[in-house]
Amino acid sequence: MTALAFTKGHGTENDFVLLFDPHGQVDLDPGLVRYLCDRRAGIGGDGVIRAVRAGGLEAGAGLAPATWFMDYWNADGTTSEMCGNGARVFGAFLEAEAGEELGGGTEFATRGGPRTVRSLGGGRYAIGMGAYRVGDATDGFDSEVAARGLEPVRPALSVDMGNPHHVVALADVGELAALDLTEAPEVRPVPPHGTNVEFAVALGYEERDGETRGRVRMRVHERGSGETRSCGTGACAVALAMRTWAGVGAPDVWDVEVPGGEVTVRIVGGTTVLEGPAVLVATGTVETPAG
Ligand SMILES: N[C@@H](CCC[C@H](N)C(=O)O)C(=O)O
Repeated sequence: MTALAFTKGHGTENDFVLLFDPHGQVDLDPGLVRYLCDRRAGIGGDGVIRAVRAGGLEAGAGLAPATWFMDYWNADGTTSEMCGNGARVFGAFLEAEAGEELGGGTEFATRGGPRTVRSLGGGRYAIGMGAYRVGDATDGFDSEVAARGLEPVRPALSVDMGNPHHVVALADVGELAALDLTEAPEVRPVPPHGTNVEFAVALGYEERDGETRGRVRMRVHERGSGETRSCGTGACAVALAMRTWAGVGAPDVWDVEVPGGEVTVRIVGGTTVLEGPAVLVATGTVETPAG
């Protein structure tokens, strides 16, 4: 048994076990991730985030050694290119553990490429989410999704946020509530690397702070974690799909309601910015099984 220091945190209730490992000394593997994320036998979380400096990574060549890398793992022990809510919690974790000053916006590395984190004060963070790509579809759809509790099969739009997403528009909040996401939705064509599936209901537009904002409510089934209470990359994918479907004149700012709270997505040219809270809940040590 080895004692491992951890922090537990969440962003709109998308929750993570965080490990501070600047020199790359923690031997993180799928088995250890599954153990840490186990809600009965471990700590519990939708994923694990390890904060490691590029200098402590074999794959860190090409990055300045002091650059922070967000090593993100899903609860099932797979890795992902990017996690938006995780990035905000990662920012709060870097402030707490490394004394990082994030007021000016700090670049960090992910498997999906460089991203930025900026503290907005009051426990809120803005993430520069990098480039996106909305599926090539003249009628707004490029795929189909089948899910339990939803009849018939629905058209969907793929959005690449560094990690893969498929967004489905539902008619009303009743349809959203009736969904059973205990099983993964089926997506056609089958995405080669799996996907995260968002179901979204448009709730209208409002004027606030001199800008037009869209409002939308979503639920998500995440690749590697199942249904979660929020997904930051998913919220960006939903905002982009909504704007695509709404056409000319649609807002660039979307308030996205998720089961665990609310985040805001700003579409800025070919990139998005995700704003929302991050909370560090607890710290401790966990005995990890040998091997
Ligand atoms: N919850 C995250 C996304 C985490 C990764 C995802 N499950 C995947 O496999 O791509 C977010 O907030 O973006």
